[in-house]
Amino acid sequence: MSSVILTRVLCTYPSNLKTKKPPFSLLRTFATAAPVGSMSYQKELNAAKKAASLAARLCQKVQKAILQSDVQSKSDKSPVTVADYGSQAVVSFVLERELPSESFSLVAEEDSGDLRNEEAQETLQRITKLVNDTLASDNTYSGSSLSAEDVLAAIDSGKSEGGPHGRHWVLDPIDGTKGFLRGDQYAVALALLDEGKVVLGVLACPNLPSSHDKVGCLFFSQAGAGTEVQSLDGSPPVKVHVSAIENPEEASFFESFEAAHSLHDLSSRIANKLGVKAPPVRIDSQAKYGALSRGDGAIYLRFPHKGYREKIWDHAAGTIVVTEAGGVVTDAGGNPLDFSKGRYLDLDTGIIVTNPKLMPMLLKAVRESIDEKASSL
Ligand SMILES: Nc1ncnc2c1ncn2[C@@H]1O[C@H](COP(=O)(O)O)[C@@H](O)[C@H]1OP(=O)(O)O
Ligand SMILES: [Mg+2]
Repeated sequence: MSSVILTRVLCTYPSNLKTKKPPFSLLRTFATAAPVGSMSYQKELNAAKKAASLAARLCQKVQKAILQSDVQSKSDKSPVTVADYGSQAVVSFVLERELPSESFSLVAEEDSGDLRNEEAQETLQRITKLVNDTLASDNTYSGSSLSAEDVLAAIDSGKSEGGPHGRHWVLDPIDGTKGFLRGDQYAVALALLDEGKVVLGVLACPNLPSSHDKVGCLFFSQAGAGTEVQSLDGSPPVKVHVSAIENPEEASFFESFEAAHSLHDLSSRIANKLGVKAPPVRIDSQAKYGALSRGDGAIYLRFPHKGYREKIWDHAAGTIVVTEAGGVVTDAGGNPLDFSKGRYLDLDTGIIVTNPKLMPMLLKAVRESIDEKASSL
C-alpha cells in the first residue's frame, strides 16, 4: 500500500481505534478447533479464506491505481469498478477449483450483462488481465489462464437464487463500493449457507488496521468454532470477542459513512436515549461487523431509508463473524436475520448489532426512537 493510501486509511479510521493495541479479548489460538457437536466446514473455510484473500489482492491493486475510467454506472447509478467484477470472477474460480466434488451454487451481487456490450470490451480485457495476474500470483494457479469468456462465465455463476435448501455460497465481491472509490473501507464478504443457515463466513478488509500498525484484516468464522482474525499478509490467527461493555454510556457505535445508506438522525436519537457519549464511528461496508467482533466498538446501527431492500450478501458473512465472537444481530424488532428466503432479507426496519448484555436496552431504545420519530412527522 502506498504511503498516501495508508495515511488516508489511518486518517479515516477513528483515532481512538486506530492506535489502540489489540483488545484484551484477542487470545492467541494455536489450532483451529472443529465445531463441537456439529458439522465441520473446514475444507470449505480454507477455500473461502483463499478465495477472499486473492480477491482482496486484486481489489488492492485496483484501488491503488484507480482511474476515473474504471468507474462505470449500473442502472441504479451505484459505482461499479473493474474490481467488483474481477473479485467476483476470482472468488467463483477459486471456490470451484478448490471444491471440485461439490455442487456449486453462488448468490452474488454482480452479473456480466453490461460487460457483454460492444463498448465494454476494453473493460472486459482489463478485468481478464487482472484476474489472470491475480491467479498467477498464487503458486497453485500459476498455470491457469482464463479467457474473457471464462471470466464472464465465472461472474455469471453468481446468479443463484439461494433459498432454504442445500448449500449456497453468498458473495459481495466489494462491499462498500463507495468507500472503495474514496480510498476508505471496503470488504470482500463471503459466506456459506447450508439449509438456510450461515455456517461459515469470511471478511477480507484490506484497509482495516490490524495489530502493530499494519493494515488489512481477514476475519473468519465457522458455526460453533468462534471467530478469528489474521492480517491479510498471513500472520497467525487470533481469536476475537465482542466488547463486554454493559454500561451503554461507555459504548461507542458504528454506522454507515454514507448518510444515504442509513438514517444518521435515528441513530443519534437512539444513542442519546442510551446515554452514549462517544460520537458515531462512521465507516463503510461490513468492515463494521469485523471491527465490532474484536471489540473496537460495542454497537452497530443500520437503518436504511424507506423502501430499501437488504440483500443477503451484505450481511451473511458479517453476521456469523459477530455471532461467533459472542455478539447478537437482529432486525429492529429483535428477530434474527433469516438468510433462507432468496437473494433478499425480509426484515423489520433495520439491523442492530451488539453484545447480549446491551441488546435488551438497545432494543427498547430503538423501539422508542422509531415511535417518537414517526409521531414527530
Ligand atoms: N441506498 C442504499 N441504502 C442502503 N444501503 C445501500 C444503498 N445503496 C447501496 N447500499 C449497500 O449498502 C452496503 C454498504 O453500506 P454501508 O457501507 O453504508 O454499510 C453496501 O452493500 C452497499 O452496496 P455495495 O455493496 O454495492 O457497496
Ligand atoms: Mg454490499
